[in-house]
Amino acid sequence: MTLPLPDATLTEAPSLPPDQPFSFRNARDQVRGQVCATGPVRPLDRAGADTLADRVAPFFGAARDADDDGALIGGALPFDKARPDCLWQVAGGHGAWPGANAGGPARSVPERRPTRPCPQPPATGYMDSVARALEIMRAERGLPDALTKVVLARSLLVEDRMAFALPGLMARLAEDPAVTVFQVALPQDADGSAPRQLVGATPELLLRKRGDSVVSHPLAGSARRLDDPEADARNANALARSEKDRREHGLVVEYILDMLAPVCKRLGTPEGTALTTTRSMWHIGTRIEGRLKDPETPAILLAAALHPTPAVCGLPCDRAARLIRDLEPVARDFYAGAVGWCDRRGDGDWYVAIRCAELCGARARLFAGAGIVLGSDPRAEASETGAKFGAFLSALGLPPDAALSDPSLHNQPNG
Ligand SMILES: C=C(O[C@@H]1C=C(C(=O)O)C=C[C@H]1O)C(=O)O
Repeated sequence: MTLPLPDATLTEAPSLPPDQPFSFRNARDQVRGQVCATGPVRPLDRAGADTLADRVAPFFGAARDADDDGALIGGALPFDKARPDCLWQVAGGHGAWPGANAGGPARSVPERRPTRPCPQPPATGYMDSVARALEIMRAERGLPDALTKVVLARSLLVEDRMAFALPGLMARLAEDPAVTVFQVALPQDADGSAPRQLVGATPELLLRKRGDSVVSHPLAGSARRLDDPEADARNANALARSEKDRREHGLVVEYILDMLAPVCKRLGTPEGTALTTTRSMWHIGTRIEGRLKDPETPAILLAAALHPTPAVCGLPCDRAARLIRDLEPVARDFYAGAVGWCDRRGDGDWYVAIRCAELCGARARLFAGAGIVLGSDPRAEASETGAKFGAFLSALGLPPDAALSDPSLHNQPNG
């Protein structure tokens, strides 16, 4: 059973707005690839996605009066859309990049190394959950409303002696040009503990909107990158040919196309499906492009409608979400939610909040998940999640394979 999250009213921040409510950096986007909130900052009332349109309406209403003044709304939507989001209204997006003042040429090597990460659940517990999900899928095969995919995650707790330094961490995450590095200030716990931040380096675009153009680039189906170029290429080829991974990917693309179809006058996948890569992972990806019927629809509402896609939840969505709640021992909170920003015209970028951690002082809780479909192997899925921790672990100064050294991942394949 998932540990319940504290009541939202108890965690509501009584404190001042943070200096740096959110920032995003994507090295490949030359136009709006760096958006760093700049003040004054106002928190939006926190509530679930069902009231989001009403809560953001005054922000967009002011657009007509202010004639596009550069103000932004940005932050994080939680994995569970019924739970309160964390959004900030700010004056603009041209603030300072938090990673810029990390200093020093050797950014890849942090000054100190934290302790070994503690897996929650351990790899064996994760494999048991995958096996349980597969049992359900096998029992329901062919039935209406059968569970066809569920994305199961596990977490690593990393503790240090002193609070993690955000600038160095973000600078190291940004060394991979294939990802979007982000930081969102989360509401502070009522007990006055250190401020919480969601920090990560996501490879996955949930939704980009510019005028009437929308783009989504779902990823699903993954393999670990390897140092040896031949072995790395073999891994990539095996992924590209894997029927299980292509099926797992197809479910996500179909879902997003179905969700966008009613709001688009044109929609398609002009580039088809292809392998994409970060420094640590191969993924199967499909770029989806559309033209909106109503170009005024704000990116934040489109992103909230799309989320959670089967890249992070499963199918059918509500059944998968329930199973995630039952099988994952640590509540996701903002992991596998959506992070992004939106301007007064409704343009904006929203990303899937993966390859990330919640930082609170000297504690970092990392999350990684993998899509489970019929044909998945519990040990392989545990290894895949282990590999997905790699980029964040090295940015913390830990070996990237620290979550792969669990002995249970190296036994004979289990059935
Ligand atoms: C859930 C995560 O990643 C998602 C799951 C993937 C998969 O199952 O292959 C691939 C990319 C992401 O959509 C994660 O990194 O935590």
